[in-house]
Amino acid sequence: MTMLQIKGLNTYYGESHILRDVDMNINQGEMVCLIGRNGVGKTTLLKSLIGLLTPRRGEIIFNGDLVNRKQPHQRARSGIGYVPQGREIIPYLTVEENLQLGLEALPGGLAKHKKIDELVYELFPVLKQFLDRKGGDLSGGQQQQLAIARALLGKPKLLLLDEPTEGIQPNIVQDIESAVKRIISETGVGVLLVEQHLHFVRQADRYYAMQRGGIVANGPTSELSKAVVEKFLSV
Ligand SMILES: Nc1ncnc2c1ncn2[C@@H]1O[C@H](COP(=O)(O)OP(=O)(O)OP(=O)(O)O)[C@@H](O)[C@H]1O
Repeated sequence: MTMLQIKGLNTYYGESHILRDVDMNINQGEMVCLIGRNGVGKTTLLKSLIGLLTPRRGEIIFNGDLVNRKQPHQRARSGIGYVPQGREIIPYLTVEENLQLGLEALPGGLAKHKKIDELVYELFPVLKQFLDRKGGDLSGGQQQQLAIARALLGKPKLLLLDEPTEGIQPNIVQDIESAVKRIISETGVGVLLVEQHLHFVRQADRYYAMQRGGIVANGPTSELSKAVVEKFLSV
């Protein structure tokens, strides 16, 4: 079943035309990867999906509803979860308080929901160990795990991950990759992943390649050729 349908999407920063006629589909439980060099518009697409940017033309249909005009908090509560590039952990809040922020995305928000789902501690045991530590005192890899856990607590149906392995030690990259796969198999969430690590890209079912704000290639990752990889991945 198609969960997300993007049709003819065009997004601008002022008069700079960034996204050009983007079409994309993501099915329930599917992992889709968006690849492309720096500055082609990948983050702009994710921000358009969550409502931080308003597309000038085109449609974003999520679970049958046109969401173009919905506010970011409405999209979060309808099931679009987001892990931003750079993680955006609140440094002066504890790990537990950062996790609680994720509960805000649930209908009724923090007022109605207090319980942290044990799944996040199973996925990322280090978070349970460091519950009272300040977010800013965690390593980059631990902050990334916290950011994914926080998004997961909003019980998303679609999880958008913007370069989750950027600037992270190789041993933690593997942990994050395994956690994302486990999240998909245990919760049935669909994932749109922006990623540069080829090994992680290959874990996705399908890929879309972006160049100058447009989708220029797509297909199953099993058919990702060396030429495509060299053209669209910078590492
Ligand atoms: N706030 C902004 N105002 C104006 N232009 C912007 C703004 N943010 C990004 N851009 C421009 O939009 C284009 C697309 O940027 P975007 O961040 O979406 O690229 P990206 O593919 O995610 O790259 P990266 O991997 O470097 O994050 C770039 O040319 C960038 O300079």
